[in-house]
Amino acid sequence: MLLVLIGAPAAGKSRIGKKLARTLGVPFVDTDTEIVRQHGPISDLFATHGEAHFRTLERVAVEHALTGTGVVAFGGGAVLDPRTQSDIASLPVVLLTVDPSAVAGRLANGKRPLISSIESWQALVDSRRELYESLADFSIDTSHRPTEVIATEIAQWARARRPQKDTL
Ligand SMILES: Nc1ncnc2c1ncn2[C@@H]1O[C@H](COP(=O)(O)OP(=O)(O)OP(=O)(O)O)[C@@H](O)[C@H]1O
Ligand SMILES: O=C(O)C1=C[C@@H](O)[C@@H](O)[C@H](O)C1
Ligand SMILES: [Mg+2]
Repeated sequence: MLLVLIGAPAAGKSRIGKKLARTLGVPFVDTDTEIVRQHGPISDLFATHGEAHFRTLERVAVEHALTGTGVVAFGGGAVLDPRTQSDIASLPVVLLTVDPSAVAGRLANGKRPLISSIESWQALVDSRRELYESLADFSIDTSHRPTEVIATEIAQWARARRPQKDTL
């Protein structure tokens, strides 16, 4: 099985993805984590080599993750690459959303080079909303509910659709 989590920075892809994989009893891969493991902190990559270089590394991480099985959490901008859009077209794709009111407290760690304020987060999300929605088979809001409940609901959706596609 292969299921992909997409969505805005701080929507909860990494945290909920880990729980979802545990619930389904499958492996979990986070493309940001893989990039950091191989190349160092994302903020350093942006500062030293620029965003285009980061996107090249991200595309490699995405391609590799999609050769495996389980739950794959993408970085927030991974779906900007048309090759990635095409790669996930036939896979179950879950969009995590979050309200601006809930995201403020989640942006605290300062590790997101494209996000300097809630306004920059909002602008980035607005510019991507249509793309995120066009790629998703299922969408779930993470703003005000425990991650366990959200992971359980995604797992139920994934199990229910299993007969329709060969993955999951
Ligand atoms: N449902 C939730 N309720 C409360 N806090 C949450 C929830 N989901 C995620 N968080 C918190 O929000 C922060 C961001 O979550 P996470 O890192 O999983 O987001 P992300 O979508 O992976 O972001 P990025 O695109 O930057 O990797 C974390 O501190 C996480 O613990
Ligand atoms: O939304 C984005 O473009 C990003 C989100 C993060 O997950 C990281 O992949 C990086 O900070 C870029
Ligand atoms: Mg993440």
